[in-house]
Order: sequence, then C-alpha cells, then structure tokens
Amino acid sequence: MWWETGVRARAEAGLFAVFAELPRLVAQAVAISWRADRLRTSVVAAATIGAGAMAAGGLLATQRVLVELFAGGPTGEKVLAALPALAVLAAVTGVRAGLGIATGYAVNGLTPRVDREVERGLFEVTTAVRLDAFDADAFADDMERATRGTDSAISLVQSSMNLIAGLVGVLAVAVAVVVIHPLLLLALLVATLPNAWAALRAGHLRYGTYIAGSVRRRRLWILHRLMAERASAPELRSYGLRRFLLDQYDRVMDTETGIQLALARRVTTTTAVGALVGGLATAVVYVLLGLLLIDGQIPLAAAATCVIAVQAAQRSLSTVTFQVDRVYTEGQHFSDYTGFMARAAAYLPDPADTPRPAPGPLREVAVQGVTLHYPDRDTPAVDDVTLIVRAGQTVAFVGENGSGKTTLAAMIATLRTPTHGTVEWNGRPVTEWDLAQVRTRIAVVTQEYHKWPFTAATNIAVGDVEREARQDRIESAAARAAAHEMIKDLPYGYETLLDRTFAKGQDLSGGQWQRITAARGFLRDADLLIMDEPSSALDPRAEDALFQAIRDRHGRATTILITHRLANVRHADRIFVLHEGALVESGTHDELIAADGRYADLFALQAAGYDAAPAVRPPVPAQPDRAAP
Ligand SMILES: Nc1ncnc2c1ncn2[C@@H]1O[C@H](COP(=O)(O)OP(=O)(O)OP(=O)(O)O)[C@@H](O)[C@H]1O
Repeated sequence: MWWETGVRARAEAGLFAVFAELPRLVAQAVAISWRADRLRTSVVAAATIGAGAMAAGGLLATQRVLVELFAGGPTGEKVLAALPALAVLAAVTGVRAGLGIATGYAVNGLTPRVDREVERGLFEVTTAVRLDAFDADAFADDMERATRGTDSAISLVQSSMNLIAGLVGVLAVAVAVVVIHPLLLLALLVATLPNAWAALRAGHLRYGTYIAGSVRRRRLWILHRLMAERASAPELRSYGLRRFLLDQYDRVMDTETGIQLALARRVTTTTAVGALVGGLATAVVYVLLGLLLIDGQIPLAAAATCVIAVQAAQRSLSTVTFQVDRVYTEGQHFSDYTGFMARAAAYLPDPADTPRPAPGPLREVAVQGVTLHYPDRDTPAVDDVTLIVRAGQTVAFVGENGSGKTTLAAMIATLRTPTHGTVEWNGRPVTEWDLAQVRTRIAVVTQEYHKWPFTAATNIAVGDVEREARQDRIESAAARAAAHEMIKDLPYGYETLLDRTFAKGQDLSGGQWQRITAARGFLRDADLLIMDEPSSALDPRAEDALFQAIRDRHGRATTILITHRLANVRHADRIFVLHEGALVESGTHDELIAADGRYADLFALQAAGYDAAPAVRPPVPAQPDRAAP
C-alpha cells in the first residue's frame, strides 16, 4: 500500500543503494529547511559543525590532560600543569552543550515552519488544479501519497540534521585520533564497524517483517473499524456478529504476536552477534594499544584517549545508523510529495501573460460548437452543442441520464474546458476574461453537493465568501430555499454544527441538505444561477417553494435549470433537449410538445404517472423463452 512506500523501499534496497541515495535525500531536506527558514537552518548547520569541532577539540584537550597527569613528578605539580588543558576541556564541553541547546531551539522552531511550507504548497496546488485533474485515475492516489509525504518533510529534515550531526561527530573523533596517532584510526574502525553493521541489519529485518505483515495489518485495521464504528454498529448487533469479529481479531493477533516474537529473536541474535564481534574487536584494539604502549610507539595518554574516543565514536555511529534508515524511508515518502507537485503542475491553469479584464454584468452566454471528451471514453459527453442564453431568461436542460446536461453546465460555469469550441460571456470567449471575476458572477448548485463540516449558517455562507456573511442575508437565502424553518428547528438553529463526527454535531436528511445547498446558491444572487437537479430529494411543498424562488429571478437574473421533473420546466423561456451529448431539440414547452419529439415523449411518460392508475395491474405475460418446458 502507498503508505508503506518508505518501509517497502528500505526492506527491498541493499545497503549500497541506501547509501547511494542518501546525499540526494539529505540535499532535499536541507533545501526545504532553507526555504522554510533560512536563519534557523543556518543556526543548525553552524551549531552542528561547531559541535563536531568541539568534540574533536575535547578529545585533544583530554589527551593533553592525561599527558600531564601521566608525566613524572609530584601529584600537585602534575595537576597544576594539567589545569590549562582542563580549563580548555571545560570550555569546549560547555560550548558544545550550548551548541546542542541552540540546535534544539532552532529545530523546534523549524518544525512548524517546514510543516507549513510543505503543506501549504500542497494545498496551493490541490485547490488550483483544473477539475479535469480529478478525472485522471492516478491523480487522487497520487494526491493521497503526497499528503503522507507532507508529514514526512519534517521527519526528513530532522533525521537529515541528526545524520549530519552523527557523521560530524564520527569525523571529529577520527580527526582527533589521527592527530594523536594515525594507527589509532584503524583501531577505531575495527572497534565500531561490527555494531554499526548489526544495527543496519536489524533495521533491515524490522522493515522486512513490517512489509510481510502488510495484509495482516490491513485486516486488523478493517476489524478495528468494524468493531468500533457507528456505521457497522447496528448490523453488528442485529446479526450478533460480536463473537465472529472478536474471533477473527484473535486469529490475526495470534499470528501477529508469533511473528513479532520471531522478529524479536532474529533482531536480538543479530545485535548480539554485532555486539560479540564488536566486543572481540574492541578487545583486539586494547591488546594492540597495549603492544604499542609496551613497544613505546604511543604514550600512555594517547592510549587512554583512544579508549575514550572508541566510546564516543560508537555513540555517534549508533545515531548515524538509526538516522540512515529514517532518512531513507521518510525520503521515499517525501519523493511522493515532490513527484506529485511536479505532475500536478501540468494541470494548473495557464497563467495570463497580461492581466485580463473583468467581465461586466451578464448580457448573454453563448455556447459555440462545444464538445467535451472525458479521458478513456469513446464517445464525447457533449457533442458539438451550440446555444445562447440571454440575460433574464430561465432556461432548462433536459434529457435522459448521461445525456451530457451536467457536463455542459460545468463548461458554462467555466469549471471544465471544452475539448473543442468556445463558451462566450458577453460576446467574448471566457478565456479572455479574468476567470475569477467571471466565476463571481455565477452560482452553481451541483447535483453532487458537498456537505461542509460547518454550522448551518456557514454552510450557506460559503456560497458567497467575498461578501460579509450577514445573518439577514443568510436567512433570506434560506427562506427562498424552504430551509429557514427547518434550520430554526435544529437544536442550535443556524449555529448547529452539521457534522456528526463532532460533539453536538447533527446530520440532516437528504432533502434537508438539498435545501441548504439551494440556499447556498441563492445567497450569491449571481447574474447566472445554475441549478443541477436541485429538487430530486425535496418533498412537494419544499419543491414548490424552491421553484417559486427560481421563477422570481425571471427577468431580473438568469437561471439554467437541470431537472428530470418536467412539470417544473414548463415555464422556462427555452428548453434545450440533449441526447447522447447532442442538442436534439430546443424551444418553449408548447413548441416542443407541438413538435411531438423526444421532449414530448418524456413529458407524456411522466405525466402518465400522475393519471389515475388502474387499481389492479394486468398480469405480465409469461416470456416465451422462460416458459417451463
Ligand atoms: N468525470 C467523468 N469522467 C468520465 N466520464 C464522465 C464523467 N462525468 C460524466 N461522465 C460521463 O459523461 C456522460 C455525460 O454525463 P453527465 O453527468 O453530463 O450527464 P447528465 O445528463 O447530467 O446525467 P444525469 O441526468 O444522470 O445527471 C455520461 O456518459 C457519464 O458517464
């Protein structure tokens, strides 16, 4: 699964591949951090390098102290002689601690800034891409991965910085040791590498086990939801599924526990082997030091410093090995983010070379030879449609399911771009106007409306965020959509939160939601109101009130109505009938009835439903091919 990208990549990659990719990932982390906050990034970089230098200086000062203490002469004099080096050691240790604190402060300050930089970048793109981006199969999946990638940004930055700090620490020890005696570097490597290898190997094992348990974890996740969520609670009880689900849970957990124990054994064995080999290597180093001492190759103080250096290097290396894994796994997720941002750029609207003019009030919308092909569809959803809607008119788009009404309306609303043809606003293609300004003159009540997790008042107010959300405006819009009384009856009236996932949140019925979304459309009082199936869930009284409000716009503002309830379009100035994407008829209700075409057929069929039906239906004749032999 995509959320396991990082762990999977780490489980599958060899150590060489991991190390080969680290520089790129660390560079990426430094770049984000730099963009988010230059000052703090510089502080972390300077403090990390400074701390490394202090570590090396500390070891050299330690050696100086030991040289003085191991020299001949009375103890008092030796201590006195060691005092300057001791003072340096104390200063270096103090500065190093201070730099550590400075790094901590800077990283803490970086965290929210990096999070914000990355997350805001993502939302800048996801809210700006053209609607057709969401038709591409991979886009939604890509976007989810990118969301996980935003969480990884700060982890990547932090682990990269810790990795750099660990490496600088190891380097500092190596430099100090070489200064004391070059042969000690070899001793240092021999004593530290086995443990480092064991740590990396144990990480590999953990990641491998995690990936092998992917299906099991998903099953557990589903079981968690089934046993604890509201949606499944009624059926769980009515069918007595409790035992069944708990048994499933036990079975999965038995396997999981077994696997975790096996993993723990393997990891312990690996680290024990590493510790054993590391211990033996350290013993060899100590023997080597002893031989060098006896041979007079190095002074006692150098040997003692080397012992301290080995311990310091082991600490730094264990940081490095841990951070290598983190940088690599988090880096994979972050690559999902950067990859998405690059691919999404192709869906961003073309920036205007010169500022485009704002359109005046609507006089006329003209659809000129417009066609729209959805990706992976053989036939166009809208096929070479030409029509004109004039200011003040109420027009209707009718036609069977899938005939292209919503798609055509989306192009008029500038939400979709035609594959061929143009949509003109006041005689000029919409692309030549400032698109944001065109959109402020249009309100769209979509068929697949969104239930915003806000209060009832805000759910209506989102229809016009450009203007102040005055309560009287909200209530008047609600009244036009037959929503006012219904909202007043809610526990907190207009302030009722319409989301059950929050405390005191409420949910509404389908028809009640539809009233709220219609009110959202009325609030803007736009030049052009497009209403796509606004009454499919309304009761007859609410439907009547809604269409009365639509009729009130007649002559004053323009309305495009999409509905299957043909009784509601009788009064439209013009009815456009679509069939398989093409405009097949247009005219007033009376003209279309007189023409006795597709509209007349649909109307007659619907009207027949309201005629008195026979009390008993005649039996359906047996189908010849299904008759009993
Ligand atoms: N996002 C999409 N991706 C691919 N095909 C789509 C998409 N949206 C709609 N279609 C297809 O385009 C055609 C026209 O759909 P559209 O929603 O415009 O029809 P409609 O007339 O509004 O239908 P209904 O009366 O059911 O609302 C249909 O064949 C539909 O399957």
